[in-house]
Amino acid sequence: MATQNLFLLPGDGIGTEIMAEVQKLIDWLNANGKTDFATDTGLVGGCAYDKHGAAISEEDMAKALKADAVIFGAVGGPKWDNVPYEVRPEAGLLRLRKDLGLFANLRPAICYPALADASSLKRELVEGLDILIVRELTGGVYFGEPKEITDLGNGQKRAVDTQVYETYEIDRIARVAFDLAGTRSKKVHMADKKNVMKSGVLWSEVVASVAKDFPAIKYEHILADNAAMQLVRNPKQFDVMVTDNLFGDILSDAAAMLTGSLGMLPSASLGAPDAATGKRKALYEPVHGSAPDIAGKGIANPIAMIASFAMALRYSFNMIELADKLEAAIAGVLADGLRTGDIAQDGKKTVGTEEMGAAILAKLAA
Ligand SMILES: NC(=O)c1ccc[n+]([C@@H]2O[C@H](COP(=O)([O-])OP(=O)(O)OC[C@H]3O[C@@H](n4cnc5c(N)ncnc54)[C@H](O)[C@@H]3O)[C@@H](O)[C@H]2O)c1
Ligand SMILES: CC(C)[C@H](C(=O)O)[C@@H](O)C(=O)O
Ligand SMILES: [Mg+2]
Repeated sequence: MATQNLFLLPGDGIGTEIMAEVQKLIDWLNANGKTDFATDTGLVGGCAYDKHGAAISEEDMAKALKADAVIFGAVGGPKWDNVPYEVRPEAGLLRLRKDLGLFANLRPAICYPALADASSLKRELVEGLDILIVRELTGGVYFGEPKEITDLGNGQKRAVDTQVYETYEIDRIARVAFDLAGTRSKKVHMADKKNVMKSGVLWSEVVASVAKDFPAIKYEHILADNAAMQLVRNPKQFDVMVTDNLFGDILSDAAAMLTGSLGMLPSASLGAPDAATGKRKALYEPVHGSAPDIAGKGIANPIAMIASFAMALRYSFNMIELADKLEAAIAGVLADGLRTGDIAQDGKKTVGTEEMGAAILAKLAA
């Protein structure tokens, strides 16, 4: 078995607590001959700023670029609210996405059967829910220039963020969505605001043209505000939803609550396959943040992090059987009634991060 290099970036807040559970899984998989992962750990976010004055050091960026996959926890927190914008914790994550070329962000929102009653919606609306949000991750208003605040000198300031998309960026993310829809229930929605945004007009044109190359897939355009409403009204009408960087960020947090908690949603951020080797750069992270309100208490739900690691097994290492088993282990502990506080139903006993991680590992090992 060839050694695969994982670069772990736990980050801040609950990032370190949930990454510890992934580290235990990696140690067990290696010790039992299931994988041969070599791991290295770096700093990103506020902890990197405290040590290096930057949201990620050049040395750790180089390690991320070289790794077979990056496993990322979460960054940010009130401690760094007043650091300069360029070196705020989130800048480390954005730089990783941009410099690794991770344009395709897959955010599956799956409602595990045992959690249908933990959802923000009624059981019948979410039972069996399986939506895949495909978020464009390296373009749009996150990166467009100019991006600035100027002093107008009359006690007023002017802030500008710029939404920029070029045809190739929309085309390639749309193809990822249609390809994935081909392996699922063959339906793609694309959400934009073509009624007010020029970039939306281009998204509509390009995605409709890509759709013609996939005649077996049903394609529908939807305005992003309506998509948000439909997600909480009748989520099961969606299968794959492709959208831009900002709408994808917002719609995926909304989708998370359909599954029970933000602590349930994993993600994979993928680059284009290398022309020579076919390998993609990749980073795997939960959709949630550093959860400062519960950090340090040992009560964070590690499932989004562990399920992100399962996505790494699936997408970076083609270990499909192991990924399936790990996801089944998550479903299994939930079916057994184990709950962290965020997914607890009335009156049920809750467990902490370590206990949940250990139970998932025990199920995997059984
Ligand atoms: N990928 C990332 O690193 C990432 C993502 C989102 C937000 N952030 C950053 O995190 C910081 C806090 O942001 P926020 O509070 O808006 O969002 P958040 O996702 O950290 O937390 C939102 C709410 O969800 C809860 N929550 C989140 N993850 C949970 C888990 N695993 N288990 C149990 N409960 C969980 C939190 O306790 C909180 O009440 C900010 O600095 C933000 O920029 C980072
Ligand atoms: C932390 C922040 C930069 C990030 C984003 O906005 O993309 C987060 O909210 C996410 O969903 O990954
Ligand atoms: Mg977000």
